[in-house]
Amino acid sequence: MTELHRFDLRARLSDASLLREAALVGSRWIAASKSGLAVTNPSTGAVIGHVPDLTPADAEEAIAAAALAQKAWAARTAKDRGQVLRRWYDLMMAHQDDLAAILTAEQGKPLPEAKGEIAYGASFIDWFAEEARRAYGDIVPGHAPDKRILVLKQPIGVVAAITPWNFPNAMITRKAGPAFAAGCAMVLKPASQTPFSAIALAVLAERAGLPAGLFSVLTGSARVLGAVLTASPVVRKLTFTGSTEVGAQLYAQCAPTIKRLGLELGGNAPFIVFDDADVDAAVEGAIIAKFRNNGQTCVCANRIYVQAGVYDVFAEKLAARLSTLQTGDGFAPGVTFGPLIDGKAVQKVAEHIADATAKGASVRLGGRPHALGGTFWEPTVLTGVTADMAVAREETFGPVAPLFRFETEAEVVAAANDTEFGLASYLYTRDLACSFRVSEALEYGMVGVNTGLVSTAEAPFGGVKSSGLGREGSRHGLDDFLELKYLCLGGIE
Ligand SMILES: NC(=O)C1=CN([C@@H]2O[C@H](COP(=O)(O)OP(=O)(O)OC[C@H]3O[C@@H](n4cnc5c(N)ncnc54)[C@H](OP(=O)(O)O)[C@@H]3O)[C@@H](O)[C@H]2O)C=CC1
Ligand SMILES: O=C(O)CCCC(=O)O
Repeated sequence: MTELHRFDLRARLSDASLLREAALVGSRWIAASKSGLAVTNPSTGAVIGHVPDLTPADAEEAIAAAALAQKAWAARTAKDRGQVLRRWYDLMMAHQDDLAAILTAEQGKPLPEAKGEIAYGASFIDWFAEEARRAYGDIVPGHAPDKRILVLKQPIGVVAAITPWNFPNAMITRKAGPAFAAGCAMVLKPASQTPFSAIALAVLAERAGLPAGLFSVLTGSARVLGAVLTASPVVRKLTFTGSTEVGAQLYAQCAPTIKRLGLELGGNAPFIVFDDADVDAAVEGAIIAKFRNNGQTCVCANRIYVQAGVYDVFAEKLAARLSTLQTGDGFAPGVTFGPLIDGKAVQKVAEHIADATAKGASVRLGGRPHALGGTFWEPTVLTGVTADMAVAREETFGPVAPLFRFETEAEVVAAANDTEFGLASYLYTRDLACSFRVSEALEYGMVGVNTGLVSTAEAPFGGVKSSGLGREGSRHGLDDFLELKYLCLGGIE
């Protein structure tokens, strides 16, 4: 790659030191060599910079440093830990524009959406800075006259985190916030496509006063580093966000050392629009639920079920509204949809559309690569979609809205639940009884009723079935990084 194909991100930053071509191993920054791993801008293919290709020995060093730092960190008061987190949050917000520019450069999402992700990501640090002080235990009436039962909550210890490219900031903070609040240490392996957002977070964590060794950011082969993190008996928990396939593999790798697991995996979210819904609100909700991050989120609506009475009007309004929104480079003003992350993602989108149309679906909007070329794809609406098509079973992870027609509540609930996944689901109706009945019947960890966005630091994010284990965010998110210890006190006469 010549200098002509380099993307000068530093020139866009107010604080260029946030773009660091190095990984953090314990307290040691390891700079990328010339043979380091290149990170590219998905909008242009241009190289942004390089990160080091670390070895298993580096990963072992990070784990050892984490174990050492964790003990002292856990011994500090929760208030003290919360204050460090609060300083980290303040720094993230003070550098929101720079963090967003780094994120857009390596991930592709439009700059305003990237700024939104930084605020969303920072909100987990803010939330858990406060929750640190609320890791309450219990005093339980004893089971014998001379006995008392105390239940303490203590940090799990060293945690390994593996995170994806679709939310390069927020998927880290949603794990690091509760881990550090609880008194744990974290060794992070971010996605290879988006390491600079993770590294910038580590730079700010140092400035906030997070102790040396408590937070490492490893770059390099996921397979090699992942093997060390999962095999280590010192690592007591693995928290992962990514594909179900890799999640299942990591689950198996963690079995010999019996680790706690937090898994945020794939989804196949149903988005149900009943005849009595506010159709305009449902269209706006669908645009958020389906097209946020250009369709590349695990909570993205994957199957849009519309009742027969409003099917045609919904399809028409959705296509009309989408055709007013612009696709392009995330740094260009006025852009709503960026590129897809890579060629593999484009191939999956193309295959899903080809499969659906071969089986009888019609393209109402888009359906082809965008004229900009590269990995840009036109926002697509498919009508006449049926259960035998690949879009009904697999997560598309792209800007394709397949519209299924349904007649009855029972039929749509059965169709919505007919999947191995169970992460997010959505429904639009004005009928309160229907909204309760359907919410209760949906086999999902999250239900959005008359809203297309359920994610927030205050709520427990997570899924059932093949969508994963555990919850992130909310007070429950802190518990996922704590162990219960029961003390039986005898001789109390
Ligand atoms: N639930 C979600 O939020 C996400 C779901 N997905 C789904 O997964 C599909 C594939 O996306 P992809 O990025 O490949 O997702 P992956 O699950 O492959 O990647 C997620 C993270 O896991 C790491 N990883 C990959 N393989 C291993 C391994 N053997 N051991 C340890 N870590 C590993 C990756 O590292 P590296 O980047 O270095 O390979 C990355 O950090 C998407 O199309 C989408 O359907 C993808 C991302 C997020
Ligand atoms: O796609 C993901 O991995 C997480 C979804 C982002 C969110 O809504 O928190």
